[in-house]
Amino acid sequence: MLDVDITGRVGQLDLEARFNSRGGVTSLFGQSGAGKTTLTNMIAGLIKPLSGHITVNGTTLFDANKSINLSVQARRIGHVFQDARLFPHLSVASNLTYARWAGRRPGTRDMAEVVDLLGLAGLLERKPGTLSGGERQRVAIGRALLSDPRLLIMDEPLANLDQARRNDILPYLDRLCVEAGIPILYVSHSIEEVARLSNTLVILSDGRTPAFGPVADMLARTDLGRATGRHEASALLEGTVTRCDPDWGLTDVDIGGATLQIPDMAAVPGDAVRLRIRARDVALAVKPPEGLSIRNAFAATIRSISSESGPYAEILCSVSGQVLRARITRASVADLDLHTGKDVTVLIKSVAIDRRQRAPALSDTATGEEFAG
Ligand SMILES: Nc1ncnc2c1ncn2[C@@H]1O[C@H](COP(=O)(O)OP(=O)(O)OP(=O)(O)O)[C@@H](O)[C@H]1O
Repeated sequence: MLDVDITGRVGQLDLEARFNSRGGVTSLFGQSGAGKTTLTNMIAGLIKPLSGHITVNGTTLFDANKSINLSVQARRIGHVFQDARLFPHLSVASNLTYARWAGRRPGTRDMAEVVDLLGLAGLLERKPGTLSGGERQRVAIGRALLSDPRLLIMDEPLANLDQARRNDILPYLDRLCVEAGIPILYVSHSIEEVARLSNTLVILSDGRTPAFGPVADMLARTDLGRATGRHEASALLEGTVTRCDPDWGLTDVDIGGATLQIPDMAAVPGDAVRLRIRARDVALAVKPPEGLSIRNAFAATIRSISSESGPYAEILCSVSGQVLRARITRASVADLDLHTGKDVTVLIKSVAIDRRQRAPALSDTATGEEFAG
């Protein structure tokens, strides 16, 4: 449980942040300069807020009214930065155990468990200079976990990595987010990472938190387009793998009544998966089409149509109890006489599905309460 309600000022930035989540992974998402690092520095105890409180799992780290302001050490927050900040002269093994030498409390977490979780077994004797950027970040995350943190803050841990290295490390983050057993505050300006990893999404914009809530609900909100980025507008579908067909290289995912077919998905039957589907990759038809190459076509009902003045309209559809988002031209909305409540067929190009997604263990972690910004 993470409960933050603070104000503060750094340079020209007035910060006013209010959000809470029930644990799991809470992502702090915002453009460059929005105040993400300033906010995490306040939570970590590096900058003192002017007012308010910060509570993690029932422990008050800061409360202006009660004059509580725990030191950085007493807060027990593991911090992973963009650059791994490892000790270059120490081996990976020594970097991992550094927190213990430095007189921090002995971790309750077993070293072997962390080595396994982050795939570090083959790296233990090497020095940081011989590791790839992704490997260094995995060691930094391991070191933070072994310091027995109450909260793990990850401040854009993939920002300095190229796409290939990001793809290497993301499966480890998937596992970490599901298995770490401690709350994680994940800072990012990549909606792809946020959609993949988080339970709760907090939007930070100009030092304010205009909205927060379960990640699927937040991505479905068309009023947050400016903050979350229209081009990347998407929706999340949660499902379970039911079948893998090696002959055609297709995986069936049941999303609660309907089945999506996804190519080359690294999953086995029974796996819980999270699929991010971009609004621009979804088309609508007013009757079931025939003779199409698109394999994923489902019955859906229109829930809402945004009224924008540009050429495009954002449409939310209910599919098997979940929400899908489509971005089509306003001209098509008029031509097809689309309106709220109308039954349609949604068409999703199979190849458009982001196939490495895995669902974190918690699916509903925020209280859902929001503040107008
Ligand atoms: N110590 C400081 N003195 C003056 N201004 C500061 C200070 N720290 C941050 N700022 C300003 O506050 C704003 C928010 O900075 P911050 O680093 O928190 O943003 P961010 O969202 O983390 O950005 P990025 O994604 O680029 O790292 C910026 O305009 C920055 O210049």
